[in-house]
Amino acid sequence: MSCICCFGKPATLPYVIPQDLSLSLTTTRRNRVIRFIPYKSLHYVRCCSTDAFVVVKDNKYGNKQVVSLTPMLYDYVLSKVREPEVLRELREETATMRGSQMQVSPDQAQLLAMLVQITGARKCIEVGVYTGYSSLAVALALPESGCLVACERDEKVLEVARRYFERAGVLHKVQIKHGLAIDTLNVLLLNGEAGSYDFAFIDAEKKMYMEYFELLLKLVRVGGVIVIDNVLWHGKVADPLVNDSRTVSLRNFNNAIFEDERVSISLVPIGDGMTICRKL
Ligand SMILES: C[S@@+](CC[C@H](N)C(=O)[O-])C[C@H]1O[C@@H](n2cnc3c(N)ncnc32)[C@H](O)[C@@H]1O
Repeated sequence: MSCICCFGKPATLPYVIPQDLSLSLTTTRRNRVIRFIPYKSLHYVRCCSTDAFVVVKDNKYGNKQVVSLTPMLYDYVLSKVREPEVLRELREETATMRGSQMQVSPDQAQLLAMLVQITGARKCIEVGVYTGYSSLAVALALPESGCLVACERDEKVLEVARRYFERAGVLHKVQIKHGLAIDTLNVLLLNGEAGSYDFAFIDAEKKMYMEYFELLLKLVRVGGVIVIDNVLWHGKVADPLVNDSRTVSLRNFNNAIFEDERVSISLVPIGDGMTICRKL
């Protein structure tokens, strides 16, 4: 069975273990450091042979079961992803490149494609293309007449993306915009394209998320969807002891979106965390 490390972004979130159990559990798990965060209202049990911790009783929110993804369970999830051949080839080529951990995971790409299909999207925008894995997943899901505006500042990675758009037969659906994403989004607005997009995906500079979001909210129609990646930021957003600038930016962004009455929201713990927003 293949290892999760082969699939890019981290699959597991930090384990949360009650303080009174921490001593007996600190030495578990093969060569991996587990950070224990005291959280007294939660009670956990270990799931038979799977290593997944399951919340069995939660004084604050009521009884429920929430499974943490383990490598074994994530392998299982990936075994149920229908990844098109051309996406698999792109993922494998990108795996040898610098920054390959930035690529969305196959299960995330499948969710993006599903959202494009559910919303019947025809006009999409992606902010942060890299070698094109998520863009290609979106372009493949679009109808023949559909269009994806793909914003990326790095010309070198765009060469790979363009090659795969061509190989997949979707290059005619993709408008590649080389440059700073903010500039591209402002030009689209100046061109009178406000309210004309159905779907947007944000996956570029984390400190700029609020600016991207504000511009995309203007570009997307009512009922349109904006998806934002990395909202859990390797679990750091939940840890009050972590206060580096990117973590703080993402935490502030998450707080702002939570309060934002212009959108309905759902934070999905897939990959590094994705928030799905629907413009009201
Ligand atoms: C996380 S990666 C995108 C990964 C991509 N969604 C995928 O699944 O392969 C972020 C990308 O955003 C690009 N980027 C960062 N800041 C940018 C900006 N201000 N304007 C345009 N692109 C930017 C980076 O060059 C990088 O390729």
